[in-house]
Amino acid sequence: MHTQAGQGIPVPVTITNSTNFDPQKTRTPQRMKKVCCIGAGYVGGPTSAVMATKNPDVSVTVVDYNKDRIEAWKTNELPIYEPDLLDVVQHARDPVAKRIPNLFFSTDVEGAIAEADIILLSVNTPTKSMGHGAGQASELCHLESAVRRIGEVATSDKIIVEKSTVPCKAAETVRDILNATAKPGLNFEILSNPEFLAEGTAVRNLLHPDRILIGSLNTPRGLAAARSLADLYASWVDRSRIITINLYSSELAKLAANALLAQRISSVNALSAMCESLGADIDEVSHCVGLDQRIGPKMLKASVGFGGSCFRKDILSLAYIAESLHLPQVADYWRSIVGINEYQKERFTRRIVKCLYSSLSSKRLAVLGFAYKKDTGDTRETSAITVVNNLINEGANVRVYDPLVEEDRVWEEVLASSDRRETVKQRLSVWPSAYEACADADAVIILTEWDEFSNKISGPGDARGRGGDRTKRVLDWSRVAGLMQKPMYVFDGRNVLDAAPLEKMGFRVESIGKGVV
Ligand SMILES: NC(=O)c1ccc[n+]([C@@H]2O[C@H](COP(=O)([O-])OP(=O)(O)OC[C@H]3O[C@@H](n4cnc5c(N)ncnc54)[C@H](O)[C@@H]3O)[C@@H](O)[C@H]2O)c1
Ligand SMILES: O=c1ccn([C@@H]2O[C@H](COP(=O)(O)OP(=O)(O)O[C@H]3O[C@H](CO)[C@@H](O)[C@H](O)[C@H]3O)[C@@H](O)[C@H]2O)c(=O)[nH]1
Repeated sequence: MHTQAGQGIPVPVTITNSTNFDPQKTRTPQRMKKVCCIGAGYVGGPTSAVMATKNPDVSVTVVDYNKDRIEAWKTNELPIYEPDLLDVVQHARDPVAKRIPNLFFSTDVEGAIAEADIILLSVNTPTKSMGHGAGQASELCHLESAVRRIGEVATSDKIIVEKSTVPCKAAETVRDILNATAKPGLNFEILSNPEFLAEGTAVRNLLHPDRILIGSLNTPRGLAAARSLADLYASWVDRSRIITINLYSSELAKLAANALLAQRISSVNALSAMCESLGADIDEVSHCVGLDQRIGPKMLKASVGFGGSCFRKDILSLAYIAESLHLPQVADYWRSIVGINEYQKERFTRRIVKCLYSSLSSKRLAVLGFAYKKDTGDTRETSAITVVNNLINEGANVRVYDPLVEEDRVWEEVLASSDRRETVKQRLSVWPSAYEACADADAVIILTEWDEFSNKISGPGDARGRGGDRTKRVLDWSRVAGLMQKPMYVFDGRNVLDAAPLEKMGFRVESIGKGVV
């Protein structure tokens, strides 16, 4: 088996003779250059849209075997919510004036592969759920299937780009599959070009990236392929931000970046537990620490725990790689970041139980926010799944509201991670507004930092929460006060509230990392 670092013997690099590949050539003048992106998800869709918008002379086709997803990308009801994404998609997909369309969505995976000069692999790489490495290693079956398809279909040279987050040395797996499946005489150059966008800010991150990493083999063909991809990015990214490096450094740098970002959050969350016992304020501590230019202010916000499809899986993947390299102490170090994250969710639940007189039996709890962060409808690995299940297991009736997450999604997530499905069905409900969720509630629990819930932000939307952009509403906390049972507890899992004005209204506000002495 030839998958993860340290697990197999590296396969020798085979570069077959090419008849029509010219390493000096960075553009194809005769015809429009063609890019195919396999995977129309959170990475593939936005990345392709920005690439197409910024390269009107390049044709970009996004393919996926998920027909519903592809059909949605062709409409104005995109399958994912990202601020400003529709504008970018429309710019290249349905252009006006002299521009011709150069962004396409299709289920014809084979056709797009056959035509493409450059293929972006943007398929999902979740944590393995079964077999060797289950619960830790990355599942590469989607990547493998996409690469096999390339090998079977290709009749011309291709540059294959790993945009998916992959374990180190995955490029060797890709090369091995291509060597085994492709027609002789074709040349495939494999590049690592990890994506660093964060959901909710994807368009901004793609338009103004901190850096673009392009990892390649240090061979003439490898470097030429890297130049070819760099030219696409150079249409909108300053060349000084496009870093060409060793293939495996690039793969590892992606996992390392996520591990370091998550490590900051776990460090702050660990400190938040200390603050609660010491009477210190974690927001003040984070602010002071972040003023040190060597540390900086970002990713230091205490919370009920990080979620999202990436941090947990990428840290576990990194730890698994360390383990397979016989570095158990290193693996334990990385895993402890995930350990603190789990602890934070449990700790938050325990605090709720303690404040509500040590029993949640038949209490009504309004949960505001289910997405793993604001400005996305994504619920993958959201802390809300654990907290909601914990509250239900304590006997509470949980009433969820989120401005973007669909009701079905909440049900699927909570049921999928519960071993008491019948109890969930009796005790969970999902509501179309915060006010309905808060009716007769014994406590309000904020699990996502939506601006709507904050009393620090006066948003541009309708203050009563009617109509308009659902992400622009502002909650009227005095109205919430009129709806709730007494005493009125608010558990702020995101520290989005200014407690003083709410306490004047009679709320008891419990924030993460703030003085419980
Ligand atoms: N979501 C993020 O914010 C983010 C950011 C940076 C990197 N990443 C990484 O990018 C990769 C993709 O993440 P995502 O969130 O876009 O995933 P996603 O699940 O939203 O999208 C992946 C898509 O790939 C499709 N797919 C899988 N196998 C396929 C195949 N063989 N042929 C055609 N289509 C196929 C799936 O149907 C799905 O629509 C992952 O490796 C992830 O770790 C994600
Ligand atoms: O100070 C902070 C910052 C974030 N979070 C939480 O951490 C999680 C992840 O947030 P964020 O990193 O903003 O979003 P992601 O979309 O998961 O993006 C991360 O994961 C992506 C996938 O690999 C990478 O591309 C990005 O660079 C990386 O930031 C969310 O639950 C946040 O609420 C905190 O609790 N405190």
